[in-house]
Amino acid sequence: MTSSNKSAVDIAHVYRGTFVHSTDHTVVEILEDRLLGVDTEGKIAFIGSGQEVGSLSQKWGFEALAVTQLGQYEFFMPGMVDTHIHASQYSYAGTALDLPLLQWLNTYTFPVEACYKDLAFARNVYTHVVKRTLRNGTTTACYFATIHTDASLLLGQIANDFGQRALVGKVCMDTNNFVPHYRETPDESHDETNRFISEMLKKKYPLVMPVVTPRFALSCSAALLGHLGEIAKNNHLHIQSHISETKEEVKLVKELFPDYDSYTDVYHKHNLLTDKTVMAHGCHLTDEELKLFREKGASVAHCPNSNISLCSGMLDARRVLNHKVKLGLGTDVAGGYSPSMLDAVRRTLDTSKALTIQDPQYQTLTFEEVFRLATLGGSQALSLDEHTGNFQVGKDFDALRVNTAIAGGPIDLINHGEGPKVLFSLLCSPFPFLLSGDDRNIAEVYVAGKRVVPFVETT
Ligand SMILES: Nc1nc2[nH]cnc2c(=O)[nH]1
Ligand SMILES: [Zn+2]
Repeated sequence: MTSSNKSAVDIAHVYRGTFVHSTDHTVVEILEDRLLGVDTEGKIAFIGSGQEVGSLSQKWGFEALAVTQLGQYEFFMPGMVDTHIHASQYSYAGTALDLPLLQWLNTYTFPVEACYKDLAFARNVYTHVVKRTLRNGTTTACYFATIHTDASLLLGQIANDFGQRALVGKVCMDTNNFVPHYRETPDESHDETNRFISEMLKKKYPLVMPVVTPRFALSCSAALLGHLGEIAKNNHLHIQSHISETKEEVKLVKELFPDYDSYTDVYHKHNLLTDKTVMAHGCHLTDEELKLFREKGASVAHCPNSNISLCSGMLDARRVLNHKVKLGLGTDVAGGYSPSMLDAVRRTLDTSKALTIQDPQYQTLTFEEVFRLATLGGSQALSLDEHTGNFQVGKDFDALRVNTAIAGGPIDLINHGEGPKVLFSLLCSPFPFLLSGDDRNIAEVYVAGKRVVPFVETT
């Protein structure tokens, strides 16, 4: 930024205004009139008071005049983390939610996923899903692709090209009696997973990583689960799958794997339950299973839109938190009809309130807790919290510049005059955005310090 830099690191950008984030100790911290500096590597170099702009500019070697000043109704919040989304199902999001899970998979999902053999089709859908999620504030996404290695690699390339932080999984499944052309043999699945991982790692993408992805126990033989556990262990990789989404699924897993203590034990005995594992749903997990999650450091992706849309169940998020199991939020497109994490926030609150209606003693999740789940909680669930999740010095600057009062947007900021002052101060907080806002309020999105929204149009 200037040649008179006095610190060891070079500062690329400095922002002044309100920053809202969660920490390990505070569910939501609203930091007013702060100055945040981002270095040339995209990391947060410092956070100080806006009043100290003079001394900070000398210490860090930036021009005070080059500071980007946020407007009165603007704030930065951490980018949101979608811990579970099927990129391949984006093509039919918002349709076909009239069947329970297993019939839904056989009738709609597997036939659609089979289309990703066609790379042109894959490129089109994957470009749309990466752009749509980024525009809606998802700076980190944990994606399921399909069984097709080349199309899954393409998803990684597209996420990298648009600057999204992503875990990308080539789906593994060797059992499928309904759509037999959409499955692999255990050897194919093993070999193609190895090819997927080595090709992806060869690319050296800074923000995109492979994740070992057994679809779920009903789609995988014990032999395949064993292969995948081995691959994840040998390469220290992330793992994602589904667990205990519906009661019918739990019952079938019990029948298929009678020698295991539980559904969780099936994954555990195949080395698939680690501190880099994220399991979607978990609506019907027992306390014993949650204890095993906690012991292994595995996490749950709460996907409330999908759970309600497919009538799968209602996750008791409070119980998961009480077990000290890491918890993030997921859209689970297309079981969930919305690709927006703002929707996941709202459906999480709705589910918690529905549980409260059933039991008035229930400890409803607060706004603040759900904000944390969508940001820091998600980064912890994906074991990426060293890099992202909040505005801690040393982490990457993954952020949304939110303008609550954007012209033509969905929120009207109305002063109540003599009405309760607290209401107006709440209107200027992140909460109207979380509940009533949409992508029009997200003026800019940053991942690792780079502005990725608005998109740079290339013609
Ligand atoms: N919601 C959902 N659950 C699954 N369980 C196994 N596969 C899937 C899937 O694609 N979506
Ligand atoms: Zn899913």
